[in-house]
Amino acid sequence: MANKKVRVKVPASTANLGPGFDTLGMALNLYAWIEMGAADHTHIELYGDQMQGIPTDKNNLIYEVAQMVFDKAGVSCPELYIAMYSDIPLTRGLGSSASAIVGGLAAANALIGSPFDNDALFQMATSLEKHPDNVGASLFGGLVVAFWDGERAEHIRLEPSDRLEALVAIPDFQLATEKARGVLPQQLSMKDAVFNVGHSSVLVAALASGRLDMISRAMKDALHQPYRAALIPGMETILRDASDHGALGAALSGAGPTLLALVDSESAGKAGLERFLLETLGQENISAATLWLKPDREGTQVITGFNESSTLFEYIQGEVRA
Ligand SMILES: Nc1ncnc2c1ncn2[C@@H]1O[C@H](COP(=O)(O)OP(=O)(O)O)[C@@H](O)[C@H]1O
Ligand SMILES: N[C@@H](CCOP(=O)(O)O)C(=O)O
Repeated sequence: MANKKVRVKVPASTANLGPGFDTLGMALNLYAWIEMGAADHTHIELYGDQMQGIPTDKNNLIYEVAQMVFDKAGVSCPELYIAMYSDIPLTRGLGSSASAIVGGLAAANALIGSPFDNDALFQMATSLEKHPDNVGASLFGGLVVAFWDGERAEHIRLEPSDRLEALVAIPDFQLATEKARGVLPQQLSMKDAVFNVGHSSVLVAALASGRLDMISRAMKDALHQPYRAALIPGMETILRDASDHGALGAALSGAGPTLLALVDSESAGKAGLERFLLETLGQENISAATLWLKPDREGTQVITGFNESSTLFEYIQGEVRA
């Protein structure tokens, strides 16, 4: 083992941004931290309100992805100490599974002296998650435009505008990505395909060039949101009217149920937008928590120079206070 104990910090992500289904993702400043070390017997500690139901044995996703890295590197490390603290809500469309996968891969790689570069980690993460949007954003930070052909994933990272902010409304129910993918059709009309290619292309160009004025018209989708709407009451109204309440545009975050509104930080009327989201969901008897977030620009960070005698929890408290 090249290192005794490693720590990584991984951002949450919002995928699709409307029309960019499975291809567009943005990292958000909401984080999970993972600590990993070799041990005599496997021992997994989970901290934070978001960790209920996550296995603490060798069935844990982070343990499994770490073993994948060791196998690929030809290293044996069957027993691991893993600690994780996360502020990323589970199964809500903010990329918790992608963060766990990317964080587990990055921590395991750092533990054995980083034989793999970020592109190799991206390939592994995409083949596990089966779409590159969340894992790309969590790994590289910023905005990531990507595709996966089943063998290789390619990506381009874009720097988000300084003025871009995100308001998320996180409903109080879970929606597994698998279930929200299960309602999608097997085939699309040529008209809808052309609609999405056009909107996604203009959205990426608008985000890349800082044309925030174009976002509301470009952030429209005919590929997944219409089919998922029945799973998230209130979503159609929010997507249709958020721009009238001060948003640049709105979308289902990932596979949902979280709703995302992009906002120009220089615009007024933020409280009105928040009220609109909560009231619209409230009319459907859905309570939700709102968070104002910024794009994360760093992606996954391997933390160096930390005091090994401090616990992960103590370290995070220090970081949040700093
Ligand atoms: N820290 C973690 N450790 C282990 N498994 C995790 C962790 N975070 C997420 N997962 C797994 O990912 C699932 C959620 O993934 P998914 O349905 O894609 O929703 P999300 O939008 O949050 O990524 C959880 O039910 C759990 O199985
Ligand atoms: N492109 C995927 C994104 C799923 O994101 P998640 O955060 O809900 O896991 C999809 O739309 O299915």
